[in-house]
Amino acid sequence: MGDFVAVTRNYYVFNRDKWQALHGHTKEAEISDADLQSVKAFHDKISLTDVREIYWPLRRLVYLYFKSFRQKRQTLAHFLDQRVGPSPFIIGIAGSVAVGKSTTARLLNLLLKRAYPNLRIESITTDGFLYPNAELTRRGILDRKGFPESYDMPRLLSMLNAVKAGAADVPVPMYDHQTYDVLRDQFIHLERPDILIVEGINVLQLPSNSQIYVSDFFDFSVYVDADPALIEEWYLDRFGALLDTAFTDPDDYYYQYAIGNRADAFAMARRVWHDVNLKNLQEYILPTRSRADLILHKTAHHRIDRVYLRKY
Ligand SMILES: Nc1ncnc2c1ncn2[C@@H]1O[C@H](COP(=O)(O)OP(=O)(O)O)[C@@H](O)[C@H]1O
Ligand SMILES: CC(C)(COP(=O)(O)O)[C@@H](O)C(=O)NCCC(=O)O
Repeated sequence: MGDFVAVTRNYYVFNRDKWQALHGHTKEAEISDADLQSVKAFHDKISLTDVREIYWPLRRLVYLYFKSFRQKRQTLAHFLDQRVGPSPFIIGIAGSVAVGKSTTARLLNLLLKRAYPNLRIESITTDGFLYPNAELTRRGILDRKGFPESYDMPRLLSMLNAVKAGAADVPVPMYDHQTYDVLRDQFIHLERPDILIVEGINVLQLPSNSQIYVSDFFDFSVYVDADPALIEEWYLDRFGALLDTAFTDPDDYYYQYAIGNRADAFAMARRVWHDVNLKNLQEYILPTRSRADLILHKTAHHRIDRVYLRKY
């Protein structure tokens, strides 16, 4: 916690009460009970209180920043005295494996879509840019999955470049947790989004051999933060859920664990957490926290208890 206190000098710090007061004045008109029900159905464990108290102000902040981003593009066009092409507002979401990045990304995506149906809002994850398991094995780094060297960073950067430049159809590779590998033939096709959410453990990292960083493409970034002991619990919960869905499918990566001894499977997952994901968090992910525009700090049961907003 020590270094975090120092970092807060660059951030406004909010408890829930202070943060939720920043929702603006239009929330009743924008979100109905039916919308909230659909958020709940979409992920049955998300607390609706969090949606109201944390995500409404967040959505408003993102929208205000998005508007000023658009204004800046117009200013550029005015200065150049010529049209400038469309370019998306890109939001990065960083944090540990299993801290809840995808859930945060999906919720923000849904709330933005509900509030601004005329905007094209899309989401991707960087795990599609992991090298396939065969390649990780060839390089002898299968047990380093998630570490900086396990990602094809040049490919990720060139994809972001194309999207930011307004390219018409940008294919983005996908990762599948159930097979534990990159999908060979499936891609998300980005069609000139107005807002793009990019989620991944590595989005705020600065690889030493690169002149350009992933974060150079971001107009706003979020770090999802929590005590590593809690994240381990969430990792193990998710592992349990993956086991529960693996029983019927021998192609599932978790099948062998699902049909074997459950206690042994959990002992293996605990080892992977400790030797791989916790190590990655401490060495490569946590050091990027102080680069985020916004930090969502979670406590038990995924409850967000504090929000940090960058001052400058
Ligand atoms: N706000 C939330 N409320 C309840 N459960 C959550 C929430 N966010 C994440 N989870 C659960 O925590 C686990 C990890 O979340 P996930 O979004 O998959 O993490 P990440 O994308 O960071 O790896 C999952 O089992 C997910 O269901
Ligand atoms: C693919 C990942 C690097 C990405 O993590 P995510 O943020 O999607 O949970 C991670 O889920 C992973 O597989 N880590 C390697 C060690 C493990 O099996 O958990």
